[in-house]
Amino acid sequence: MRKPPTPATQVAHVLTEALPYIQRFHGKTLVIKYGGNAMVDQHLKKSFARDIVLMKLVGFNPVVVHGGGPQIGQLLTRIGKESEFVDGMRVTDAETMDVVEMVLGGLVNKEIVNLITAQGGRAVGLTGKDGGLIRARKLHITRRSESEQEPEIIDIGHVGEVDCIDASLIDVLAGGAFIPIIAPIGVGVDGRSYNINADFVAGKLAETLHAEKLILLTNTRGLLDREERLLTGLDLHQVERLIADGTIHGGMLPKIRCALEAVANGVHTAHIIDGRVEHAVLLELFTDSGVGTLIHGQGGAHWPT
Ligand SMILES: Nc1ncnc2c1ncn2[C@@H]1O[C@H](COP(=O)(O)OP(=O)(O)O)[C@@H](O)[C@H]1O
Ligand SMILES: CC(=O)N[C@@H](CCC(=O)OP(=O)(O)O)C(=O)O
Repeated sequence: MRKPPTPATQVAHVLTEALPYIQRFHGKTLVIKYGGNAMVDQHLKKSFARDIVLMKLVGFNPVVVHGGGPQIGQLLTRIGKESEFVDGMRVTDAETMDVVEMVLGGLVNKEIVNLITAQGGRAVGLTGKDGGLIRARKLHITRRSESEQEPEIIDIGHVGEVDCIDASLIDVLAGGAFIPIIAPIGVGVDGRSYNINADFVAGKLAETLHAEKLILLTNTRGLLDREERLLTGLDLHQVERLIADGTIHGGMLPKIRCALEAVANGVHTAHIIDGRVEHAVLLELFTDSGVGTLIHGQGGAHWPT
């Protein structure tokens, strides 16, 4: 007769249940965007760091891109400056750009490196300036009102979009035992620093690295409708309607946009998940249903320009 399972046998069951997922993602690149709003408390930060270290140890190739919007906002408040956003992008004058570099390239980046190192991982912190990783160009936001013929161009300062990515440094690091931790700051051909929304950097990096998954960790359960129900598996046209009627707004705009672009350009799936849930990344990777909002390839659909 079979003996009842001991706690040790139960642990062994959990481990073997993870086996198919470990096989599926072994050697695959997974780009994880760690949003500033998901960096809630020390306990959750530690659980995130443990997930990343575990992924690396079982043979996945995690690459972390982090945000830090709320942390930038806090420092700006301390120096008496208000944060202003247009379409989810921070209006960035020269002084704000200095703060962005200090907070993202310094405080937040090194905190994540430290957290992962404390869990036994070998994290290396970079900004897009290191190794010529992210070439940026100035982002122009256009608005077309019904009465005007020509679209209005809104200047939001030192805000960039990704022009191109040279991932050779990432390949060198990830090919070794290192975990790259990337702050979303790019450099223009003019040598100037550009503040880039971290979702866009994560999306473009996932495309360049031919990542299996792009996982965006944020502070909601995923993409929600007006009744706060979780939406998943939407196509481009459904998303466009949700933007037009204002259901998708603010910080969710760059997230959904980069997820759609990434899957249209070869990333297998993109996921918007709740970083406030302990071990959210592992739950996404090691369960069939996953968590949060899934966005998958739609036969080459492109975001309208
Ligand atoms: N339809 C939507 N579903 C979920 N969140 C939304 C939606 N529209 C706007 N949001 C906002 O987007 C925010 C997430 O974006 P953001 O604040 O930039 O987070 P992060 O720091 O993780 O990038 C949510 O907290 C929510 O306020
Ligand atoms: C242009 C722009 O908006 N840049 C962002 C960069 C940080 C970021 O994206 O942080 P989250 O992922 O935490 O929102 C900002 O200045 O807030």
